[in-house]
Amino acid sequence: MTYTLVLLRHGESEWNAKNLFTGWVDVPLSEKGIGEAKRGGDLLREAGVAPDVLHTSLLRRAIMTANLALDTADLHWIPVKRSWRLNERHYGDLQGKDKKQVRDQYGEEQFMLWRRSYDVPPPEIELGSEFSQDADVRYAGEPIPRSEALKQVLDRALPYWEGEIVPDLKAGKTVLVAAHGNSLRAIIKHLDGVDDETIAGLNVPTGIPLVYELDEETLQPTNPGGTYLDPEAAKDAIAAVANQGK
Ligand SMILES: O=C(O)[C@@H](CO)OP(=O)(O)O
Repeated sequence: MTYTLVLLRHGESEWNAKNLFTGWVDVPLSEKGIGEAKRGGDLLREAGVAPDVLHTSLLRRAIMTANLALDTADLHWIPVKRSWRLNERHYGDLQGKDKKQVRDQYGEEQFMLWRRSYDVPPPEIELGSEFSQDADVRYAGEPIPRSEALKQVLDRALPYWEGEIVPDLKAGKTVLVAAHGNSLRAIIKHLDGVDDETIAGLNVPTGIPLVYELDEETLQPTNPGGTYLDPEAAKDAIAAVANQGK
């Protein structure tokens, strides 16, 4: 027997469309992103994949994507749990900055180290600055970061994976995780055992459900890498994410 896990990156956000580093800044979906989220719901329904429970970050682009997708699939009523541990990677002082400008200013190598390396975090954000979340009540009492590399994202996502998501899977529930490019990369790294170098080249497209079947004993994927419900669209969208900032 296998357990079914669906990973869904939010639809395009207004800042994705503007090519800005976003991280924990709580921006809305763009019109295109709203369409992608609904299409994600169509794909779930057409594939006969019906989540029993939803896990999201605390950011509206993931929350709205899940709501729109589940509404489209007539599953708007399923229970939901949310956690900052599924938030996008905190992009530190890069939050709010234009990706192309950062690339032009610091060069391709530094840009890619900050953007995709496993363990080089961007410079820390100044507390109290425009795009800092230090005064945001939703994170009160939590050990919130001032910048994160993927490694720190994995470190804070894993306790949530083990403590909240795995128990739902082991109860036989089909689990939908609606989250972000980098928090999903962290989960994928863990699931597929991707090494620290290879993960740099892995990108997650917006709004296309990625379905994993996990062995009930080991929780290892029986379909390594998962299965995108629209593989053709995923291929193009992955290339678009990889090319951001160029
Ligand atoms: O800006 C961000 O928060 C992320 C995801 O949109 O961007 P990137 O793909 O560059 O990690």
